[in-house]
Amino acid sequence: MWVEGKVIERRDWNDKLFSLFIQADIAPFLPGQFIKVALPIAGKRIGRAYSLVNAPGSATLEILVVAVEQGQLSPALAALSAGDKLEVSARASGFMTLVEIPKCRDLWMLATGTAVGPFVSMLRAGQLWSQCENAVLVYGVRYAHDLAYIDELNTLASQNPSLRLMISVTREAIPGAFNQRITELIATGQLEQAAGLPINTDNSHLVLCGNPDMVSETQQLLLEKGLHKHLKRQPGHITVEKYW
Ligand SMILES: Cc1cc2nc3c(=O)[nH]c(=O)nc-3n(C[C@H](O)[C@H](O)[C@H](O)COP(=O)(O)OP(=O)(O)OC[C@H]3O[C@@H](n4cnc5c(N)ncnc54)[C@H](O)[C@@H]3O)c2cc1C
Repeated sequence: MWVEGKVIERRDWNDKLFSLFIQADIAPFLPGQFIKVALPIAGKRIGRAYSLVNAPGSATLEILVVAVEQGQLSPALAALSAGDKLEVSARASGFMTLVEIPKCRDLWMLATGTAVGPFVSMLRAGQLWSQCENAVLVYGVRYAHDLAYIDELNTLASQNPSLRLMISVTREAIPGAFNQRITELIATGQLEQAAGLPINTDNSHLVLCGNPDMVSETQQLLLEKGLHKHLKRQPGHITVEKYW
């Protein structure tokens, strides 16, 4: 079921990456879930999934979107401004939530690009601190200008020593960030070393979100380390959500 939504604000992070703030009356959701957003394009309703970035209870919904070249919906979303209407699913969906993720000592949140959004929602909501002792957010992008929400994340990490923020910028070298892909950082042990936390079956749960290659390759590396995919009927250490 769809409800009407209205864009009330947008924030541009670069010429392709933006956040939309949307007023829409949807059912309560859990941090980590996504809504579907749709626009009529050439006489058809084109809808796609977007993770919610806001914490539950906030007055407006917030999504982080990258305009994909030749994409059907995202360039049309990029053309919206305050006052424009769109359709929003009446309910959010998805199992990448703290309700589904088992309690653990160290929660690793690995995101590429716009997939940082659901983790920002979890951090804003704060309830992950009843779930784990340490949280590591690993945020991989191509260029420094792709780092949406970076000031807010740096502030959160500076206020809370239990949150470690690891940035990976693959196509340019910037101070304080890794210059390699997340998969390489895991394979070489650099992430564990930088976080001061080992990745193992006793202490770790890893949530992988975003680019399907990152998700598949990282999952394979973790399986080789002896970790298992988390299933309802068989608890494990790896939760995944692929964006395409
Ligand atoms: C559970 C889930 C949550 C998602 N959350 C978000 C989100 O928060 N923000 C967001 O921008 N997208 C998100 N996506 C992707 C989104 O649903 C659309 O696929 C994306 O906006 C492209 O739609 P389109 O119609 O413009 O492109 P299409 O014509 O459908 O083309 C799809 C192609 O676009 C590329 N692509 C899709 N998503 C991305 C992306 N995020 N970054 C880079 N390339 C991409 C891939 O090459 C893919 O094959 C999510 C997808 C899923 C399944």
